Amino acid sequence: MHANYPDLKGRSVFITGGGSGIGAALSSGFLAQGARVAFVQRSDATEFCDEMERQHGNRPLYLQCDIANIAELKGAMDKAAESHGAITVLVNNAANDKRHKTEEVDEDFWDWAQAINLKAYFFACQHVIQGMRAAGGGSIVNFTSISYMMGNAGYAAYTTANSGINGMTRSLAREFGPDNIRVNAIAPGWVLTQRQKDLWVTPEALAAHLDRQCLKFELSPEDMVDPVLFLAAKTSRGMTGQSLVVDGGVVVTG
Ligand SMILES: NC(=O)C1=CN([C@@H]2O[C@H](COP(=O)(O)OP(=O)(O)OC[C@H]3O[C@@H](n4cnc5c(N)ncnc54)[C@H](O)[C@@H]3O)[C@@H](O)[C@H]2O)C=CC1
Ligand SMILES: O=C(O)C(=O)C[C@H](O)C(=O)CO
Repeated sequence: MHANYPDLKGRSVFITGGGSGIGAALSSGFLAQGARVAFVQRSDATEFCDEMERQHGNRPLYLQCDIANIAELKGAMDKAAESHGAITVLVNNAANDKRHKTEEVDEDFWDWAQAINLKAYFFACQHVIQGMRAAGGGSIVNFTSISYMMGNAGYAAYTTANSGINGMTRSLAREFGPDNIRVNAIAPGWVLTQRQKDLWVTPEALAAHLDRQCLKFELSPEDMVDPVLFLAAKTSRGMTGQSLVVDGGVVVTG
């Protein structure tokens, strides 16, 4: 059960990667507010949309798209705006935290990682500005991660992008503040999505992580929903250029 934000009702919301993991919880959270939600991902999301319609009586618009292809991404955003009106909430959520050894990274892998984890974020922000300005303002929420603050090894291409997202967020907040466009980031801790469980969670790694968390419960995608709704809604109208950390209070040492 989430807080109610009346100004989100009817808003045109665009979410990257909105059909699984944290993104699916966000789509559901915005639909429950009565927002008009469009989302992109690569794989088919018909079943998810059916389920959302059953749950909320509000069907999201699914647009198949690889965000690494900027022309495709812009095309999907245009379709969302045609169906729902100018996008006034953009959530840059899709990412890929594929693990890798630094010595094995070649230029193709580096470019792939930055294309998904950073380049798509910038161009989605760029593409939404004109419509938000014409609508009198908007809110952009960029997902980053505490990964780079923890100084974790094993995914330097990803942590580089996460760090870059914060710099980008602050610069865009400054540039578009006069247009009443707010740009904030959200930095989750370890959120136990099915993908994390399948790929990276081991009992030892989880125990070590929980040891570093002040709060001793495992974060779930649902824990990200209210912070994002808050950043999207007028409740946070005085807040821009910030990175909201939602990590259960991880103590960063070293
Ligand atoms: N799960 C976690 O522990 C943490 C997640 N985050 C951040 O939260 C956000 C969401 O993460 P999760 O839900 O865990 O990820 P996920 O991998 O479970 O879901 C990502 C979504 O993005 C979509 N996606 C990935 N690559 C795409 C592409 N090239 N084109 C279109 N769609 C694509 C996927 O289909 C999926 O719907 C990401 O920005 C991630 O960096 C940050 C810290 C921790
Ligand atoms: O994908 C991420 O970002 C994370 O999973 C960040 C986590 O806090 C993590 O990597 C814990 O080891």
